[in-house]
Formats: sequence, C-alpha cells, structure tokens
Amino acid sequence: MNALPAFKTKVMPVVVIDDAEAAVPLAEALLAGGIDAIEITLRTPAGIIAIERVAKAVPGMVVGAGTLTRPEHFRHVRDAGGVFAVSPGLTPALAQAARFTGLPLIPGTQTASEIIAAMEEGFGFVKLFPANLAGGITALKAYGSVFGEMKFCPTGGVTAETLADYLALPNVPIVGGTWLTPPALVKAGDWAAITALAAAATKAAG
Ligand SMILES: O=C(O)C(=O)C[C@H](O)[C@H](O)COP(=O)(O)O
Repeated sequence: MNALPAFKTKVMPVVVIDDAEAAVPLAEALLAGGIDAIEITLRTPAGIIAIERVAKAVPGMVVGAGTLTRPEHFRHVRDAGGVFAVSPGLTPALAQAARFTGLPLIPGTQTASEIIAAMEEGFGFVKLFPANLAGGITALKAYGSVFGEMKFCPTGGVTAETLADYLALPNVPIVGGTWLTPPALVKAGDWAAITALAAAATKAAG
C-alpha cells in the first residue's frame, strides 16, 4: 500500500472542525506544541475546506483526513491537498480507492479477521478502533504475538493519561484521539490552551 508521508509526532490529533476559519490557527497551535501531523475528519462539511487551508497555509503540518467511509472521499481529500487518509474500517472498495488515488490509508480494524483482511490488501499499519472497545492494551499485546509485522495506531478512548502505556508497546508507533482539540477550546479560539495540551502530549509520548 502507498507509503505514509514522514512526520515526527507519536500523537495524532483527530479533529472535528465546525468552522473552517479555525483550521489554520488550530494547526499552528498544535505545531507550536510539537505536533506535526493532523487528521481532520470529514464528519463536518467544513472538514474538506479545513484540509485545503491547512495544506496551503501551514507548511510544517502534515495534513490528512479522517472518517473516510466512501470511495469518492479519497479523490476529494487528494484534490484538497490532504496527504494521507484514515478510515474507521476497511472494505475492498476503500482499499481500491486508496490505491487508485495514491493516497496512503490507515484503515480501522478491530478483530483478528479484520487485521488479516487488511494484510491481504497490503497494509502493514492499521488503526485499532475503537481501541478501548477492541480490548485496548490487552488486545494489542495479543495481536502483537500473532501478527508480528503489523503496527497499530490505537484510537478511540486514548487519553493524556493512557497514551504513554500504549506507546510503550512495540507494535504501537503512534496513538490518536480527540482529547487534544476539545470543541470548547476550538470554539473559544483558545490556541494557547491547545498548544499546552499538545506540548503535554508530546512530552508524555517521549
Ligand atoms: O472518525 C474517524 O475516522 C476517527 O478517527 C474516529 C476517532 O478515532 C475517534 O472518534 C477518536 O475517539 P476519541 O479520541 O475517544 O474521541
């Protein structure tokens, strides 16, 4: 599958944007806290515009899209300047769209069969989603013993308190979550508070 772009962060903010105006200052605030990759979800209409703005205006930020659930989303994201994609699950049609557009995809998995299906599509790096419901650290340890080559990005229920325990696992290079960009802080434009959350997560990630 298409290789992911390079970035340094081990903590991926999953962002739900209601107002595209917030996208650039939000991305700059995260960058100031040491986070150089962002997943902006397509859950809101502003998502795709936000991706376009961050891709144009924040050169240090690697911008991707989340919540891709339909094949046509891949073209929209690529055309907006997004450089990677994250989906909550995986179907053959989504894998084909990723290949067709050349957009690297981190597909969501939860069970052994879903991990095997992702391997069959050529993925070596998947999301464990929702990580807390899928068994969290216990599941990742068990999957580590049977899927030695597979790496995971646990997302869903990961917090500032648990991120270091996840990252201590050899098959977890990165974690993701929404806790870095609380909607109330985004709405209030409290970028300093978001930089502080990002800096704390960067420190905890080591
Ligand atoms: O929509 C997607 O594609 C996603 O990536 C879903 C997110 O991973 C979770 O919504 C994060 O969950 P929390 O951090 O517990 O809020």
